[in-house]
Amino acid sequence: MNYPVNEVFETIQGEGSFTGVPAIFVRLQGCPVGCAWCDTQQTWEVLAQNKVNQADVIQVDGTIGRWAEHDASSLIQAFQAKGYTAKHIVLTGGEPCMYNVTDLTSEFIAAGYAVQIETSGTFEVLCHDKVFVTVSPKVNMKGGYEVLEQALTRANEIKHPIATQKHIDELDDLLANIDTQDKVVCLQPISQKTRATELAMKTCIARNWRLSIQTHKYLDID
Ligand SMILES: C[S@@+](CC[C@H](N)C(=O)[O-])C[C@H]1O[C@@H](n2cnc3c(N)ncnc32)[C@H](O)[C@@H]1O
Ligand SMILES: Nc1nc2[nH]cc(C(=O)O)c2c(=O)[nH]1
Ligand code: SF4
Ligand SMILES: [Mg+2]
Repeated sequence: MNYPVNEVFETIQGEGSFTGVPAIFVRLQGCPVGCAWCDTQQTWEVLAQNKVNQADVIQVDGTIGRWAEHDASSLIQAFQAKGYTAKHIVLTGGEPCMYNVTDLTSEFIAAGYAVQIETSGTFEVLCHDKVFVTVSPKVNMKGGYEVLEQALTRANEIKHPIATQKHIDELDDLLANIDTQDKVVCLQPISQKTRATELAMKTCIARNWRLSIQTHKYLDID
């Protein structure tokens, strides 16, 4: 199956439980959710006029909304051609779960990679059972509560973006019906804001949750 890919690059995972792990990022094009503070607004629209060749999205800056069709084998070939050594693939976007990524994730796993998905919980998560799923819930956004509940139940990690106490209250409401015993719960300050970071730290200590900061932004790497 083909998927629209905005960019592929090798870096260090900057967020969540795998912070510090060398990773190959595959960023899919397309997201209908529309978070005001989104880091990757260039991925929202899949426009026919922005379609490019497969090579044009490999290890190039994807900060414009161009995309190319790739499947698992063309991606794995590209990783090998570029000499990537990371064994951890992060499938992000855009919103990767707009697409059924069972094919893609199964082939990556069959090729020996560990796979993580970054998703907003606004679409049902359809992927291989061994994928580590990070849900960064987008409350009151597209998808509705039933879909979000499926995504949160599947999640290995719940990484909530926060700026104010209201966002923490929303997370409390979401977690009321979810068994989080085997899940990592973390708070991620939005856009490195000082007040958000202080609130996240204070709340993580009080609740024994984890802090996720976007370390790649502090390091100024991709
Ligand atoms: C760009 S999103 C793509 C994957 C998916 N659409 C999602 O929202 O999870 C990847 C991660 O970045 C987070 N994120 C996006 N913009 C951010 C910002 N300005 N500050 C902090 N986190 C942000 C999202 O919440 C998510 O955890
Ligand atoms: N280094 C690095 N870590 C990340 N973790 C999640 C990212 C994302 O955009 O989904 C991201 C990203 O863009 N870069
Ligand atoms: S769901 Fe993810 S990609 Fe989509 S707008 Fe929100 S943060 Fe950006
Ligand atoms: Mg980035």
